[in-house]
Amino acid sequence: MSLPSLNDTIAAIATPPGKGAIGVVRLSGPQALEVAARLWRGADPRTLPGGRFSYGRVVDPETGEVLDEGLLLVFRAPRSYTGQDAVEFQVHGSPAVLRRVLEACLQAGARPANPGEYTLRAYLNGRMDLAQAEAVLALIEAESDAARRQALRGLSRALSTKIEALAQRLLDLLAHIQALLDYPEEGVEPHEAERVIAQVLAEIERLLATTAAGRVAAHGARITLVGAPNAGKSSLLNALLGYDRAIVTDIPGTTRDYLEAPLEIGGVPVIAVDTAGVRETEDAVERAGVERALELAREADLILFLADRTQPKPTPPELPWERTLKVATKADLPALWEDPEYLSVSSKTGAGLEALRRAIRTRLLGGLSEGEVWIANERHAEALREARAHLLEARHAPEDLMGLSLQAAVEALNRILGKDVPEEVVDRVFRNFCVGK
Ligand SMILES: Nc1nc2c(c(=O)[nH]1)N(C=O)[C@@H](CNc1ccc(C(=O)N[C@@H](CCC(=O)O)C(=O)O)cc1)CN2
Ligand SMILES: Nc1nc2c(ncn2[C@@H]2O[C@H](COP(=O)(O)OP(=O)(O)OP(=O)(O)O)[C@@H](O)[C@H]2O)c(=O)[nH]1
Ligand SMILES: [Mg+2]
Repeated sequence: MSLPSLNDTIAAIATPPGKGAIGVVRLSGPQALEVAARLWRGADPRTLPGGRFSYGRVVDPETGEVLDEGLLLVFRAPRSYTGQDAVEFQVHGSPAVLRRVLEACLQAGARPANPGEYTLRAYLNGRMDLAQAEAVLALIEAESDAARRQALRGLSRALSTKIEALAQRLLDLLAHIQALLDYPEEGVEPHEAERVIAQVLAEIERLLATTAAGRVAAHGARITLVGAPNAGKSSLLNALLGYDRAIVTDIPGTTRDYLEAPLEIGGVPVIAVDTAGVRETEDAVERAGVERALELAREADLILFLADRTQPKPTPPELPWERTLKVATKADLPALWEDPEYLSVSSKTGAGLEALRRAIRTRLLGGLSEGEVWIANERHAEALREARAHLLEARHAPEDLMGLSLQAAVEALNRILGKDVPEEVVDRVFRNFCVGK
């Protein structure tokens, strides 16, 4: 495996497949302006300044046939996304047009770009670090506002800056230790090393503590509704969705199989799962449904345990309570019991639903505050865990060995930024990109 050359001029359709108002074909590489000149009838891209548009026509470089009219945009190295000379053809968003414009670029001397190759070039040219490149991918994949916000923070180097600062503190400590080894008469300060390591460890722990919430914000969560028959699970699912997805009747045991519905709660993408009411039963089908409900509860990121306030307070089934929110239903009717641990809601009037949404969001995202850096990427979490292990080693090592552990911790942190990473790691990151990005 080896990374592709930066010297080829690459071409790709940058807009998604299908019809759209506008479609973009782009070129990047040392020959981008020359290649563009062969298929452009308008202002000469070779003499246009960077950042300037030209209105004109794209032609087949061999026959001169007009393929479309559109705009051409010139970027001059290093002031472009990739850091190379680059050209965009902004044409009509028609698959037939885009295919021909791409073919014209290839005829004129470009080669087709590999998936992620534009962003790979940006990375290899030092326009962004590896964590930023991953943030570009996360941004394109973002399907919720929480995911978008988190990716944008990565793109603006919020994580990168933090990691750099941690690595720098360890490097300063390393230099200090080295100086003490070389000039022992200068006097040793053993507490200094301990203090710095403890502080960096605390920061790493804090970042690692955000991984569960970070993953939920980026990829969404599964929320399973469980409770006795007639507790109001299906009604609550419908109320959260805003339409009647599940069947609701006053007959206990209405829901037999489980049912999933996607929705967004407080900016977090969620799959809500309605299940069969949990009770002892002789009915084989119902029993299978009950078993499945408990299984789905165990797999869920969050469980809503529903209890009907108009009925005697139920004995709850065995549930992982640290992942469970207790909900008292039918708040519009007179209650037989009260319990401050339960959130009261009415699916009929909507009372309490907003508070429930907020509680769900808080539970899923933990105490994460808006401006904070979260870890949603498993590669980053892995590197942080490795850095932590080396720092724990360093803490109890004699000074001569401490240096080695600190060095290893710095290397683990740097890997997040893509410094000194093996090619297959880079390759694995960019393999997930689409063509044209
Ligand atoms: N038409 C178009 N829209 C796009 C992109 C693109 O490539 N083309 N992008 C691609 O993903 C994103 C924007 N990212 C970009 C990042 C840097 C530069 C760039 O040319 N930077 C230069 C010049 C900056 C300036 O003129 O101030 C630089 O940083 O030096 C362009 C796009 C989203 N929108
Ligand atoms: N007044 C009132 N009635 C409700 C409310 N929520 C549910 N109900 C009624 O309670 C009964 C049972 O509701 P469902 O949503 O089907 O209960 P379930 O928990 O899904 O029941 P199973 O599917 O049998 O396990 C229905 O008659 C609903 O109309 C509520 O907030 N207020
Ligand atoms: Mg039901």
